[in-house]
Parts: sequence; C-alpha cells; structure tokens
Amino acid sequence: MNNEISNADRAEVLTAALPYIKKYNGKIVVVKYGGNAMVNEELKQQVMQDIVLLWLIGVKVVLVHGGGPAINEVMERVGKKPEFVDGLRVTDQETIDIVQMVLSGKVNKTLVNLIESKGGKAMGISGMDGRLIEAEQKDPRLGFVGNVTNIRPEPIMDLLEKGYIPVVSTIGCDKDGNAYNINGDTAAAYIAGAIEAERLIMMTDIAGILKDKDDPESLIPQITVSEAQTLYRDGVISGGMIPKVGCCIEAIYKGVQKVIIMDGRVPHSILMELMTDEGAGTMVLGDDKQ
Ligand SMILES: Nc1ncnc2c1ncn2[C@@H]1O[C@H](COP(=O)(O)OP(=O)(O)O)[C@@H](O)[C@H]1O
Ligand SMILES: CC(=O)N[C@@H](CCC(=O)OP(=O)(O)O)C(=O)O
Repeated sequence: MNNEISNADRAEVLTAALPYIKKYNGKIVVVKYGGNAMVNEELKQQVMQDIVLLWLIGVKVVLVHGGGPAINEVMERVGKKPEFVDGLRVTDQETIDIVQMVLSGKVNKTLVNLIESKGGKAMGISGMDGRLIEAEQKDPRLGFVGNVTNIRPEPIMDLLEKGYIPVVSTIGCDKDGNAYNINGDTAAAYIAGAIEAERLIMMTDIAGILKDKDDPESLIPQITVSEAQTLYRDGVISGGMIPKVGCCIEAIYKGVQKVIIMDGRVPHSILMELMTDEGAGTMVLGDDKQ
C-alpha cells in the first residue's frame, strides 16, 4: 500500500464505503469472469481478493467463470485447431471432454483454491452438479454446444445459505446426462436471472461499451436496453460485444436489476463499481430504471 496514505485517510475511505456496504449486504452479486481477463496471474489474484472482500462484508457472491484461452491452449497441445462459429466453439466429442477437463478441472479448482488461500470459503461446481444448468443441443453443426433450457437455482442457493462462494463452470447437461459446452456469458445471464441477482458483473478485456471500439476514451457509463439495441442496429456494437450485450439484456428481462460490463484487467474494478458513486465500466439497465 502507498505509504503516503495516512491512517486518517484509510479510516475516511472505510467510512465512505459504509453506505455501499449496507446497500449490498445480503444481496446476490453474480460475477462472470472471462478467460481473457484471467491471463495475468497478479490481476487474477487481485480479482479473487476483491471477491473475498465482498464476501467478508456480507455480499453473496457467485462466481461464474469462462476459460476460452485455456481450452484453446490444451486443444492446440493435442493437435486440435479451435474453431468458432459466431463466437461459439465447435465442440465435437473430444472437444467436450477437453472443455470439461479444463473448465471443471483446472480453471474451476484454481479459482476455488485462490479464494480459499485469500481467506474465503469457496465450493466449485459445474452446471452438471445438482443439474444446475439443464441444456439441449443448440445446432448439430456446433456439436456439443448447448442452449440453456432451465436453471435449477437450488445448488447455488444451498451453497450461499451455507456461507460458500459458489464457483461455477459452465457445463450443462440434458436429461440423458450428455454434457454440453455453454458460453460463459449466456450461463451467467441465465444463472443471475434464476437466482434474482441484484447485480451481474461481466468482466471482460475492454473498458465496457465504447462509442468507438478503437477509442478507450469513448466509454458509455450507462445505457438502457433500448439505447443498446439502437447502438447494435447502428453497427456501433459489433463482434464479441454483440452476444455479450445480448446476454446483459437477457439478464435484465429475467429480473436482474443492473448489469455491468467492465474491464477485468483494471485493478479492483469490482470494488470501484460496487463501492463508489462513479462506478466502473458500462451499466446496462432496464428502460424503466433510467
Ligand atoms: N462498441 C463496442 N464497445 C466495446 N467493444 C466492442 C464494441 N464493438 C465491438 N467490440 C469488441 O468486442 C470485444 C469484446 O468481446 P469478446 O472479446 O468476445 O469478450 P470476452 O472474450 O470477454 O467474452 C472487444 O474486445 C471489442 O473488440
Ligand atoms: C460454446 C462456447 O464457446 N463455450 C465457451 C465456454 C468458455 C467461455 O465462455 O470462456 P470465456 O468466458 O473465456 O470466453 C468455450 O468453449 O470457449
């Protein structure tokens, strides 16, 4: 910590956080942590530390994680070329095995362990555990990529009630027990909706929704669903931001109060969003919440 900060300053900062601590105490906040925001080890540690801090002040944090780059790495190691259609990974039988091993095995357990090592209490589950994420095949051409058909909130609610931070890898299953690869943003939006989260925070590798995606200074701090739809029609929102904003809108339709897209590579962005008036990133909110 900066030595120039006096103890009085520290006390001031803590006092200033009090209204926000009151606001979020006991509330559910779902954090979607994407693989691109995870690549820097030091930042990953900081994100987990922020999550533990929120948990310690009584926020019910649910961590839904991706891990696209880690899946790519293992696929390439075994000589498979990752292939995507509209941002979704073409997932054959061998690939779904890799996706499960990487997301539910490696990434999930690494995050659980990091949270535990920072003093939090975490339990890792996949969408198959307790049939949390029920799914069906999306399109035969994509193989084992799933559409979410239902979320069973009980596994998450039970863990929250027991004081755990649920850490969720986004594998779904159908009624025959087949595993499906679910896009992380989609799963987070459905889960946040089903457990009536106060906030869904999408951590990605860009500041938020930009008026000009090549100009980091053009961040839009707040946007309604219909304004976002207009930006999409005008071509301002493109590429990977299209499904991401689609997921934000889906979450709001499902009852989440506010959704934030933010840069997971900025130190303490979650705390800046939840514990200050200025917030961080872009807040997407329903047309009635302007
Ligand atoms: N208006 C916009 N504002 C911000 N990003 C945009 C916009 N339009 C397109 N993009 C692109 O969307 C990308 C974010 O989507 P993506 O890379 O799929 O995120 P993630 O991997 O975290 O799911 C940005 O890196 C950017 O290139
Ligand atoms: C169907 C599909 O594409 N699933 C994603 C699941 C992981 C994910 O969403 O990871 P990020 O959040 O890091 O992008 C994939 O296989 O990459």
